[in-house]
Amino acid sequence: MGSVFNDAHHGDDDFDEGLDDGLDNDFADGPDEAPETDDPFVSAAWRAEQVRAMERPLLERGVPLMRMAATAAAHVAQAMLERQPDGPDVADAHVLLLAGAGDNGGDGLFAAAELADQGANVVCAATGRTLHAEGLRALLDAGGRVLALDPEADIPGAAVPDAQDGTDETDGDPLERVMDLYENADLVIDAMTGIGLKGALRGIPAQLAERIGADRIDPRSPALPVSEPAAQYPMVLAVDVPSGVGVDDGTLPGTYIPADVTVSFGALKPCALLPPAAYACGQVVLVDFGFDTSRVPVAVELVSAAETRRHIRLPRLADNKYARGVVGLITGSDAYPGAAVLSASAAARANAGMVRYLGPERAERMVLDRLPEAVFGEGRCQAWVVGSGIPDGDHADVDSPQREAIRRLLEPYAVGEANWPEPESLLNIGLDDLPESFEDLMAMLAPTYEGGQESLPPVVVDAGALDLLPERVPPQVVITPHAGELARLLRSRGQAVDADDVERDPLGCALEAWRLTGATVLLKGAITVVVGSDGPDKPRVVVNGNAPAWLSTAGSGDVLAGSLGALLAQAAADEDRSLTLKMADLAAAGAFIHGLAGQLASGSGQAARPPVVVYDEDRDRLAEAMAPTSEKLRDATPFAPIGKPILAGDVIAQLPNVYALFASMNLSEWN
Ligand SMILES: NC(=O)C1=CN([C@@H]2O[C@H](COP(=O)(O)OP(=O)(O)OC[C@H]3O[C@@H](n4cnc5c(N)ncnc54)[C@H](OP(=O)(O)O)[C@@H]3O)[C@@H](O)[C@H]2O)[C@@H](O)CC1
Ligand SMILES: [K+]
Repeated sequence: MGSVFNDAHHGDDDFDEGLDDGLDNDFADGPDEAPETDDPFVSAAWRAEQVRAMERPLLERGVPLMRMAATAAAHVAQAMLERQPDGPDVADAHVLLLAGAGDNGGDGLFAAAELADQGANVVCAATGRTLHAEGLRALLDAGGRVLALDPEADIPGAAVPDAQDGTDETDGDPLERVMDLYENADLVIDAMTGIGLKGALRGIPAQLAERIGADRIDPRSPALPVSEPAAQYPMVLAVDVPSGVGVDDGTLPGTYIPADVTVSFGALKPCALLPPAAYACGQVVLVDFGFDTSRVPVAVELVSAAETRRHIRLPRLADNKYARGVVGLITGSDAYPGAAVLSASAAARANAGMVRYLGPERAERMVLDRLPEAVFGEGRCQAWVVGSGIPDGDHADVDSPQREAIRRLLEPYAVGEANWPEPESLLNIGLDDLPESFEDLMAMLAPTYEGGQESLPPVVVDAGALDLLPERVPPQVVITPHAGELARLLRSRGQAVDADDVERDPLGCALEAWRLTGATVLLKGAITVVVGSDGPDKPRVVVNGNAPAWLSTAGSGDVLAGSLGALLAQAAADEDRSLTLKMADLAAAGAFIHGLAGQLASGSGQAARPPVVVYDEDRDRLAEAMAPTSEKLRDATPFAPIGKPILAGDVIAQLPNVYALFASMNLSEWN
C-alpha cells in the first residue's frame, strides 16, 4: 500500500465514473485494498517505555516475542530481496548483520539465522562486547559467522572469516573489514540499537553509522516513493527502529543508518511518524503482537483518511449556504494580491457554503474576477483565515489597514481578558465595522459579554499575521507557520531558536509554541506536525505525511490556509462551541486534504510518510503489501509513480475531487 488515495478509496461505493475533471487519469481508481490503514493501530505511535509496558504482560505469559519478531524480520528481508528485479535468491544473498549487545541485536541474530538456514551467506559484525547468547548460538548453528569489532569483546565462537584476502581476524582495521563486507552485501540488517538507545550513538556503532550513513544520505537525491527497487545496494533493513534515531522525539541526535525498510515490533514508535527521523525509516512494516493499547495514551498519531472524513460535513437537504459554513478571509495585499485569490479560491472549493473576503481594492477585484461567488464586506462567518500574503510587521506599512483589522479581530482571543464577547457579535464583524480601538470594539460588543473564549469562532493565523498573535489564545486559534516562521514566533517569546533548530526538532519546537501561546500549532513541512490541546495542559500530537514533494510550490501555504478555513467553518457550523478539543485533529485533517489534493494534482505516489504496511505471515500477501508504488499504480496514471510539477492552482482544482473521494466512502459510515 504505497499511496494514500487507496486509503481514501476503500469503501463499498465504487468510485470511478462521474468525476471526469482531474480524475480522468483513473488515479482514484487504484487498487482497492488496504482497509487496514484505517485501523487506529497503524496510525498511532507509543514511546519506548510505553511499548515496554505493553510487552510486559505478554512476556510474562511466555509469548516468544523475540522469536516472533525475528521470523517477521526474516520474512521482510526475503520480500526485500525478492522485489529486486535482478536481485539474488535468499540462498545466494550476502547478508551483513550489524548486531548490538541488547535484545535488538538478539532479534537480528535470530532473523539472520533464519536467512542463513535458507543458505544465505551471513556475517554478523558485533558492535558491543557481547551478543544475545541464544541468538548467537542460533546464527552459528545455521552457519553464520561473527566478527567482533570491539577489542574487549567476549563473544564465544566469534571468528572472522576471510573477508577478502584470506587473512585472519586480527588483521587490519575491523571497521574497514565491515565496510568491505558492506560494499559486497545485498542486504544489511541493522540491529545495533532499538528502543534501548540512550542519546546519540557513541563508540563503534557511531563510527559504523557515520561511515554507512555518509554513503547513503544524499540531500540531493530526489524524493521517490518508498519501496521502489533499490537504486543502490546494499538495501538496509532496520530492526525495530533505524539505529541512532531519537525513538521518542523523532530527532536525529547523531549518526544513524537510514533504512529502506523498518520492521517495527508490537507498535509504532514516534520516530516512525515524526520528522526528521521518519524519513530515515523508509517503508515501515508493523508486526502486530496483539498489545493491549486501550489503556495506554497514544503519543503521536498519523492522521488517516477515515479520521479526516469524520470532520467533513456533507450538504444536507435543509441546508442553506450559511448552514454549510462561511469562511471569512483577511488575506492578500497590494504587494501580494495573488494570495487573496489562492486562499479565497481554495476556501470556496473546499465545501464551504460561502466565502467572504476582506482586503484592499485591487485584491478584491482579482478575487471577484476568479471567484464571482465571493462576497465582500461585513457579515456572518463561522471561521476566519488571516495573514496569508500579508507582509509581517518588519515589512508592512506602519498603518497597514489589514494588519490593523487582523489585530482587532484577534484581540478578543487574548486569554487573560476578563470578559469575552458572545460569538454571535464577533461573527458579524466586517472590515468596515471594525472600530478604531480595542476599547471601542469591546464597547460595541458590551451587551453580549457572556460567552467564554471557547465559543469564539476558529481562526487560521498564517504568515504575516503570526506576529499579531496575542500572547496567549484559546485552542481554536490555529497558527500555520513553516520552520522559519515558528522560530521567529518562539524568538518573540524569548526562546533562542532559529529555523535550523526547528527543522532538527519539529515536535519539540511545536510543543514549545503550543505551551507558550495556547494556540493549535500546525508546523508545515514534508511531514506536517500538529500540536493542539487534549485537555488542560495535555498536548495532542497529530502528523500528516501524505503530501508529495511537488507540493512545495509558491502559494501552497495560501491554499492550505484557505482550505483549512473551509474545514473549520464546516465543523463550526455544526458544533458551535465544542471544537476546542478537536482542533488538533481538524488541523491535521486540513493538512491531509491539502496533501491528497497535491497527490491528485501531481499524479504522484510519493509521500513523506506513506501508510504503514501491516506484517502478514502469508508470504505472498506480505510481498503484495510491500510491493513498489510503481507496480501498484502502473496502469493508473502515465505519471506514476513520481508524478509531475504542479502549481497552487492545480491543487485548488483538485479540492472538489478530494471531497468527492470522501463523499464516496462507505455511505453507511457517515452517520
Ligand atoms: N523484550 C522483548 O522480549 C522484546 C524486545 N524486542 C527488541 O528488543 C529491543 C530492545 O532491547 P533492549 O532493551 O535490550 O535495548 P536495545 O535497543 O537492544 O539497546 C541496548 C543496546 O544498545 C546499546 N546502546 C544504548 N545506547 C547507546 C548509545 N548511545 N550508543 C551506542 N550503544 C548504545 C547498549 O549498550 P550499553 O549501553 O549497554 O553499552 C545495549 O547494547 C527492541 O527495540 C526490540 O528490537 C523485540 O524482540 C520484541 C520482544
Ligand atoms: K535497529
